Amino acid sequence: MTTDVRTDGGSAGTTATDNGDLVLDAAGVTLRFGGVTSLNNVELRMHRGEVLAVIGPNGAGKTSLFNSLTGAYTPQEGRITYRPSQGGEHELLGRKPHLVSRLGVSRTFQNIRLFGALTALENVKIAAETRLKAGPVSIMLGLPNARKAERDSDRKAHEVLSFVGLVDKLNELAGSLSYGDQRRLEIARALATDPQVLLLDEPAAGTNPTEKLELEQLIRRINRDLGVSVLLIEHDMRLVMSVADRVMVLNFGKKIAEGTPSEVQQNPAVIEAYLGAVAEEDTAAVAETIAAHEAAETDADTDDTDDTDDSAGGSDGPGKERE
Ligand SMILES: Nc1ncnc2c1ncn2[C@@H]1O[C@H](COP(=O)(O)OP(=O)(O)OP(=O)(O)O)[C@@H](O)[C@H]1O
Repeated sequence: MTTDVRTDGGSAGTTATDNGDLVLDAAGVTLRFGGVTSLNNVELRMHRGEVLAVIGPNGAGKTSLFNSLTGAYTPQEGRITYRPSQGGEHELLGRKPHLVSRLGVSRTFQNIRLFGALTALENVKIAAETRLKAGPVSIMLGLPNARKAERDSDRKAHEVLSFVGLVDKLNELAGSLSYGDQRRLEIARALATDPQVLLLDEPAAGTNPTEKLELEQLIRRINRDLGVSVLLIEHDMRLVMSVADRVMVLNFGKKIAEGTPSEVQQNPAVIEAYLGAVAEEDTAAVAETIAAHEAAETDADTDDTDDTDDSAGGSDGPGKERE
């Protein structure tokens, strides 16, 4: 095991990256729903310009963490400090989602949340308008600043749709786009707010292998070309291991490990957490296989009863019981 992988949720051992420029710095984040503790004293230190992945089995607390960072949930304890590149500090804990977004922290959702009956362009323009200055009165009266705001949001929407590769589909209804395109449109919408931190919640879910590769390239370009720090929740380990600079691992609401992709892959606590999950999936898969096998045997038995040729049904030999 390499030395600088931390296997707890606290502030153990200083690592080379600990002193870097932190864009998000959360500590002691604890979120409870009745008797369920979905986040337990979680620490997150995200360096400006990095791609940080959050992984963990189902129910580990990944989406709860995203919801806490973006104002959808208010944890009972902890602090979440955001430091934009222009200086200053903002406490995000308890802040309303639209205000978090306005500060420069935007997100996509695990379940796509587009306006299906609006075009791709309209979906992105709505997001772009949230960062413009014109108020409802100047828009209603068609004042010059409102017309400028409209032109600006239009230009911004074209720009980001072109960046994500959807400019040729800007007049198509969001609901009629392929799943992969809808995922890209969600990313475009988040980019239209000019974020410094982009949170992607399972962006590869439901996409095909080609779309996954395109997504991988898009995440790299967002990070490298736009200089956006990316926080990524993803179950597709190939994607995570290929795009993430660092990975933090949650299990049962606690951070159990953090390090480079290759470091966490070898971490015994991570292997155990995932093997547990795999074992559960295996149980379901085995149950399905047994059910299918039994159904096939029932069919075969029915066929055997009708068969007059003794040799046809006798491969098990006389008197041998089927298992
Ligand atoms: N709004 C809520 N009300 C009650 N319990 C919640 C709520 N949101 C999350 N939880 C609970 O918190 C725990 C963590 O859930 P969360 O959705 O954050 O996990 P996850 O790691 O994102 O899972 P998945 O990979 O399946 O999306 C779960 O036990 C979940 O039932």
